[in-house]
Amino acid sequence: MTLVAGVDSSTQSCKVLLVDSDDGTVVASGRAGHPDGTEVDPRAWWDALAEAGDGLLDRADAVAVGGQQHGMVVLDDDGEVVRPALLWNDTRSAGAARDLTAELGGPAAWAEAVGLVPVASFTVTKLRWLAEHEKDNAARVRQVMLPHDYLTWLLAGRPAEPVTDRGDASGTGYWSAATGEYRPDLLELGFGRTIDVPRVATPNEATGTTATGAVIAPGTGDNMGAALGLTLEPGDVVVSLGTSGTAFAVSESPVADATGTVAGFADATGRHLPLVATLNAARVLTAAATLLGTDLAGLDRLALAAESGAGGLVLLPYLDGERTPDLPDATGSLVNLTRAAMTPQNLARAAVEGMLCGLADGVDALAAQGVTVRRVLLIGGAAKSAAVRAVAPQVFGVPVVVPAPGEYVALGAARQAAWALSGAASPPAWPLELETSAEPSGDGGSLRVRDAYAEARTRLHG
Ligand SMILES: Nc1ncnc2c1ncn2[C@@H]1O[C@H](COP(=O)(O)OP(=O)(O)O)[C@@H](O)[C@H]1O
Ligand SMILES: O=C(CO)[C@@H](O)[C@H](O)COP(=O)(O)O
Repeated sequence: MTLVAGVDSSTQSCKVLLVDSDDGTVVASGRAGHPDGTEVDPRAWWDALAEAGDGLLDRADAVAVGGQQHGMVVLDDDGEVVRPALLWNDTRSAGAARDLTAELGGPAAWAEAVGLVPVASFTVTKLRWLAEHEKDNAARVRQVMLPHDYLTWLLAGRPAEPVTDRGDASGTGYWSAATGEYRPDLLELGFGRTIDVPRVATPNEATGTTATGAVIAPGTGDNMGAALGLTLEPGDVVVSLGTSGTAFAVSESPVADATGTVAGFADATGRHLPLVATLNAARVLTAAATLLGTDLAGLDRLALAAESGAGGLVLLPYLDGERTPDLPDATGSLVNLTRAAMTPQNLARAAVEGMLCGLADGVDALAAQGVTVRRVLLIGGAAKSAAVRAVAPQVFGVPVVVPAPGEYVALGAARQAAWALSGAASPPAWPLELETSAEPSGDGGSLRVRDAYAEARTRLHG
């Protein structure tokens, strides 16, 4: 049996899968937590990878790392970390995003140049923030990497030429998925001077070897990793409910959405990955459970005991600010409180419905860019929630499929590792097992919930 390892270094934790490269069967797994917060010392991710991969990585013939997108890892001349990485959900660079958008001539110019319009998540805005606010640190920066690039570089023993891949490069704001090339002019616009960036490897390239001799594949961003792990078909839209909420699909052609709602990312196979991201997903449920003095299972029970529509209550779940819609300084709101509606059951239901309505708006935005939406595949930590599974078909209005429980980002990374090891033209065909499938009820409940959410959002945020 040939074993390959896939890593998901995501916001809250590092997960490692050891997988049979013939059929994708997971033979062993490990997990370790990441520090909380929106700026994190990248060396903590390396420690977490060592802990999660202990006894696994050394058994693999190939390895790849999937990682949270966009995080700014800045290194000095000696390859040492200059300051803690600013993560995708750190909103301090919102002003920089506005400035950069204006400086290039507006949103359409950015969408045309790199397939996305700057918001605080994207790396180029974090570089601008650093250049403006920490001049001493900025002066020491020799190169910038993404979280998965940094871990891949350390696995390879810090080679002179670090690598990244199309998928993660497409979330920087200085690499174009449409042309497949860096835009050094935009990197310089962001940071004020040129710095080194990793080489973009081909999707199935063997880029190096680990200390134990395993082949290292390019790795990718976590959403691209999930797309690879799920073997998507036309009409499939993935909704991932982790720390972030994301909605995405694989497409043959690049997307340039001048509204900035859909980011025109690349995928990990040479195609494209139009994606909408929200800052508030699984943690909305943990926060609601805490507020109600219960745990996630208790929140599920409460939400399932309420009627669809939560008695009119609507939660706009912008607890950590928001990226889609672009409201970095927003806070959450609970609206339409009446004495009759104000029950723990309705509040739990409103949390689930509010989180999902934000993602349903994202699915609509994908459709507006030409993505066919036949079914939604629900993944990420909060896809385990019984209430989420029950409410999702009503909110999305299309069949919702939940794949068998698994770490699909790490599985996609393992699939990429197997692909690089095989040298084949396409990734190995691994079967996808589904756990549940549910149809929308068709009684108009979806429209009522979505309309109430849209009305509250427009009333409060325009
Ligand atoms: N049964 C559940 N119901 C709701 N949320 C859950 C459940 N199990 C896990 N989660 C949440 O999933 C999140 C972790 O999901 P994950 O996809 O691993 O996140 P990330 O990739 O952002 O680190 C945590 O916030 C956790 O509370
Ligand atoms: O910013 C994005 C996508 O553009 C996020 O999806 C990050 O990639 C983090 O993902 P999770 O850790 O929440 O899975």
